[in-house]
Amino acid sequence: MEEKNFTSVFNILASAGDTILKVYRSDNYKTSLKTDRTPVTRADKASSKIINEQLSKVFPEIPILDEETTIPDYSVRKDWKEFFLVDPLDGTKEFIKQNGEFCINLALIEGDSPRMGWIYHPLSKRGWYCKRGEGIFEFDKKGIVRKIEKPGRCPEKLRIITSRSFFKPQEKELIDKIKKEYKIEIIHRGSSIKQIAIILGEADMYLKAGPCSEWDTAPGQLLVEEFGGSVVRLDNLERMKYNKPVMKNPYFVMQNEYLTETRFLDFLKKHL
Ligand SMILES: Nc1ncnc2c1ncn2[C@@H]1O[C@H](COP(=O)(O)O)[C@@H](OP(=O)(O)O)[C@H]1O
Ligand SMILES: [Mg+2]
Repeated sequence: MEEKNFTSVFNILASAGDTILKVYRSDNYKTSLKTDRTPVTRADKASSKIINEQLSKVFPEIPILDEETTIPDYSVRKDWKEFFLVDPLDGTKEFIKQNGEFCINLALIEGDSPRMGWIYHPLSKRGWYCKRGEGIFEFDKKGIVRKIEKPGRCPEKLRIITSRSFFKPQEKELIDKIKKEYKIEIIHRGSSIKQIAIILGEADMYLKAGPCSEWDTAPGQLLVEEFGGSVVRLDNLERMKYNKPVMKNPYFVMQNEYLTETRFLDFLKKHL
């Protein structure tokens, strides 16, 4: 992909973000429940339409897989070398609650890993972009604003970030074990704002022991890994992978570089 094409992605996300905001400020969300009992609104659908139409115009050769459109069967997508993975509105529950904690997630998946990723926060009109190995950049609709620096370590406590709307028994169980060895703080946030909090140095670890899908974590995993962190499944502590036969994520933890490097992973191994 050429440099000019990256700029169009920033534009596409900003345009989808503005459309989401128009719905956010209206009094008509047209909310319904999907088969997995999670909500969807006309903002999810409008954002999906813009992203699909515009991405396919700029990158006609790259397949797009989107939370709100039909997921192609594994027999088709297993042969894709790369594809765009889209969550056109991540944090729909937070959108409905009007607390601003919603994002657009976009990743370019190559094989079983995200190679490029974009997370856009419509309300602040800020986004974060990464191409693996090249650092993390903040962007707006015109493109890259600045490269961001890896945050320092928080010396006095372990800040655990989890969902605002879903707090699962297994998460509480693990947090109770961590509490015995570490001084902790718990932060609740919706959507990929959790992964952004890690790369901005506002949280050290994101714990999810509940259902979510590949599009909820793909760009966030890339960003966390880019700053030396790790994203591992809770069942075997192996790295979380993408384009699986079923696109659900296993229960997982994402942690920053400092936790990855220390005895924390050994601690998890012992207690899981
Ligand atoms: N029962 C369920 N099945 C599948 N995904 C679920 C789910 N409950 C929550 N999620 C996922 O969790 C995401 C929100 O997580 P969080 O609360 O941590 O931000 C939702 O993203 P969407 O808002 O894109 O649907 C949704 O995909
Ligand atoms: Mg969504």
